[in-house]
Amino acid sequence: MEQATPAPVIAIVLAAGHGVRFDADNPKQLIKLEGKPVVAWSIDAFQRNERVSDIVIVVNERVRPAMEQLVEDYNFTKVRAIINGGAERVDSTETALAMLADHNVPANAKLLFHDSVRPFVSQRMIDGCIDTLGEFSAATVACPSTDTILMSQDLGDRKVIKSVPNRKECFRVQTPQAFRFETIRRAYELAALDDGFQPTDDTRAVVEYLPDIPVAIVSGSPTNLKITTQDDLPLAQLIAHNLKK
Ligand SMILES: Nc1ccn([C@@H]2O[C@H](COP(=O)(O)OP(=O)(O)OP(=O)(O)O)[C@@H](O)[C@H]2O)c(=O)n1
Ligand SMILES: C[C@](O)(CO)[C@H](O)COP(=O)(O)O
Repeated sequence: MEQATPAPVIAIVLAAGHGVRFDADNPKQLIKLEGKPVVAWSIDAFQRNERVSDIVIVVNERVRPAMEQLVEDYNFTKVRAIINGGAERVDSTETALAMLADHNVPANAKLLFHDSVRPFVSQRMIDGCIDTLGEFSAATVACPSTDTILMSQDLGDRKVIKSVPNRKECFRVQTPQAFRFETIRRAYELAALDDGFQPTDDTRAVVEYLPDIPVAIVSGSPTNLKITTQDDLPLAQLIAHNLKK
C-alpha cells in the first residue's frame, strides 16, 4: 500500500523588522546574548527540532549580510531560503506565503511563524504547535494574562476605560503561530481585499476573515519574551545566562 507523504513542517522566522522601539541603529535581531545573536537563538530552536523539516528566514537589506553569515557559521542546515520581507510584519508574512506558493509547497504543510526576537521559544511550544495542527488548522502560543486588561477609548485628549474583559479569559499572544498552509493563505487572500487590514500578528487574519475556523491556544511562557525595547534586555540576558549554564 502507498504511504501518504507526511506534511512538511516549515518554520518561518520573521527578521525583517527595523526595531524602532529598541534602537533603529542597532538591529535587535542581531544583538548578542551570551555571545550568540538573538536570531540565532531562535533559528537554533527550529534547527534542533527533529519534526521541523525546513526553515525560511525573512530579512531586510540591512541585516541580510549578517544573516547569511550566521546561517553559515552556525551550520543551520535546514535553512532553505533567506528572503526579503516588507514594510510591516504582515507584509513579511505575505512575502513568505507567496514564496512558498511559488515553490509548490503542499496545501497541508504545517507552517510555524516565529518572531526572530523571541529567542527562548521552547521545544515544548514548537511540538505543541505541530501536534495541535493534527486537530486544528490554526494555533498560537499564548500565555494567560496575570494582569487585568483594560479596553480603552478616547474622551477628549484622555484615555478612559471602555470595558474590562474577564481576566480569566485573557491571554497574551506570543509566537510561534501555526497554520496549515491552505488556511493561512486563504485568510491572507481575504485580508488583501481589505485596505484597512494592518494586524500585529497572523492569528488575527484567521480570526477576522475565517471566523468559523477556531484558533487553538498552545501554552506559552513568560520566558518566551519578545525583545521589544531596551527594558527587555536585562531579563533576556538573565534567561540566556541560565540556559547556557
Ligand atoms: N516588516 C517587518 C516587521 C517586523 N518583522 C519581524 O516581526 C517580529 C515582530 O517584532 P517587533 O518587536 O514588532 O519588531 P520590529 O518591527 O522590528 O520593531 P518596531 O515595531 O519597534 O520597529 C520581529 O522579529 C521583526 O523582525 C518583520 O519580519 N517584518
Ligand atoms: C506577534 C506578536 O509577537 C504577538 O505578541 C506581536 O504582536 C508582534 O509584535 P508587535 O510588537 O505587536 O509589532
